[in-house]
Amino acid sequence: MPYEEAFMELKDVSVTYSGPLPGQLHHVLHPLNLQVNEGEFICLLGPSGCGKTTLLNCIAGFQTYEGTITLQGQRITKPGKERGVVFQDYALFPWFTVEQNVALGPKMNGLPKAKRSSLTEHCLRLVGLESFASYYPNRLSGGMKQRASLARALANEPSILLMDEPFAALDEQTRETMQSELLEIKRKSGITCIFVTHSISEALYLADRILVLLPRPGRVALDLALDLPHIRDRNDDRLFRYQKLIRSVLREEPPAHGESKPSNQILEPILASYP
Ligand SMILES: Nc1ncnc2c1ncn2[C@@H]1O[C@H](COP(=O)(O)OP(=O)(O)OP(=O)(O)O)[C@@H](O)[C@H]1O
Repeated sequence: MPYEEAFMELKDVSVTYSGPLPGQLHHVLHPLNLQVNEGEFICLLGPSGCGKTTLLNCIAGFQTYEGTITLQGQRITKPGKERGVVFQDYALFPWFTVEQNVALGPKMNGLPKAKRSSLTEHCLRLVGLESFASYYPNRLSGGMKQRASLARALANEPSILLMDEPFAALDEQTRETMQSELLEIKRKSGITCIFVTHSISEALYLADRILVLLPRPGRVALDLALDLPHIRDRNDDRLFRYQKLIRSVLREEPPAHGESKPSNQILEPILASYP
């Protein structure tokens, strides 16, 4: 379908809840404007309560919001199969096997059986679970459950993957393995990803672009395009410099060089000022 706008565009998106007192409003998301390019890997990073999940849920269609969000020119008002969602707690159906969990979306979308089977097989192979297709979720490790959950999201052939702290419950080593595998899946499929995390190092390993959110009200304090190769060395010095910059934004310190707000244009001199 041809479309002229950005791949995804958020215009004046805000979320407000009523506070405990009459007339009191709680601005969870301050009006936010954002363009997402096709194939981009964006991490939403920030402290607890800054609105990361709320923003992701708006894009997923789970949350009502003010403003407009469009994906490939289509306005988002409810969940849709073109947006695959991966949750921290896997959300697998325990009474279905891995294969049945993955095949569920294609089945509900009315795909014929043969196409469904080949798609399910392809997605299981992509996440390395082809030998575990007949297992029930209770026989899988946390990492395997998250792989199954990822395969289930991919089986709907989405144009964007929305992930809410998918690896937060995993041990450090499994988490690093999953991060590398996710990048490999991303490389093979070219899919656009929006990934919520609390972890600066996770964001720096995965993202092409990091949006640092701050709370009260939830807002984007830094929109940082990373000038790093796709395959990253976790010990690369440049990661540490980005890390220092992000930490200073999270501490709400005034940025170096007297700039009121860091932007991509002025990041190079700012980064250079971090030893
Ligand atoms: N249904 C609701 N009613 C009122 N306030 C809500 C509701 N849902 C979320 N909030 C508030 O919105 C704010 C943002 O919550 P959100 O879960 O999006 O933050 P988060 O950055 O994802 O946090 P975490 O990292 O802890 O998951 C919080 O202050 C939360 O209390």
